[in-house]
Amino acid sequence: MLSDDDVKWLETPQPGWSALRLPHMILEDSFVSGDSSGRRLSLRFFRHDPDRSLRAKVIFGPGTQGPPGHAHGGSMAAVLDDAMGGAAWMQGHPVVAAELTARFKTMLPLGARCVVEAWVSAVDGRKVRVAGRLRQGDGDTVFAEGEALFITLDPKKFGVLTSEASRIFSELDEGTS
Ligand SMILES: CCCCCCCCCCCCCCCC(=O)SCCNC(=O)CCNC(=O)[C@H](O)C(C)(C)COP(=O)(O)OP(=O)(O)OC[C@H]1O[C@@H](n2cnc3c(N)ncnc32)[C@H](O)[C@@H]1OP(=O)(O)O
Repeated sequence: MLSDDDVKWLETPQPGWSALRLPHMILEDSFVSGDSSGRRLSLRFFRHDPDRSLRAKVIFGPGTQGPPGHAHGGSMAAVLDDAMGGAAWMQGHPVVAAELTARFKTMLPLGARCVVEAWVSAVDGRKVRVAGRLRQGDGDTVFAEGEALFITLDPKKFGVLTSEASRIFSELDEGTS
């Protein structure tokens, strides 16, 4: 469903980005990243090295349709949720979402190449506030913005994921990924 050019675009980091090679156990059944058919959501995650925030490249396939020819708002909110959660995990906060706000600014044409930016905006004890933006990949049009409150879980209950996350990010720091 995706063209070779689309796949190449998805997998190519922009300057200052490092590719996050996420383990199969996270990706295979993920609601957001688990479809490899190209019909629904196609994503690749990156770290924005200068500030260690998260970037993702994403293409909304025909199976994400809401208004004819355009992405469903729930699919955009799900992408923002995942990216904002990922931004918190990337900074060492093992979290789940407690509250999420999405503002839909411009209708998103199916098949468009998009970039998601997500960053931790504040940490207060277990409360981690994260913001995000879903925009055109090669322009300034913003399709949606998000803000969310995530709550840190007991790392003991998520030991495997937490140690896997540390491994992934230390490999990025060593430049081996
Ligand atoms: C390997 C690494 C890869 C990295 C790169 C990967 C990229 C890909 C990763 C994808 C990453 C996941 C992204 C998906 C994120 C989801 O969508 S998670 C799924 C949706 N969320 C859920 O199912 C959560 C359901 N809710 C719960 O489980 C529980 O309510 C919670 C959130 C854990 C909180 O329960 P709790 O631990 O008992 O905490 P509790 O004592 O009630 O509250 C703690 C504090 O938070 C506050 N709070 C709790 N809930 C709320 C609320 N809704 N509103 C306001 N305040 C609240 C409380 O008031 C309290 O505040 P203080 O009194 O301390 O001031």
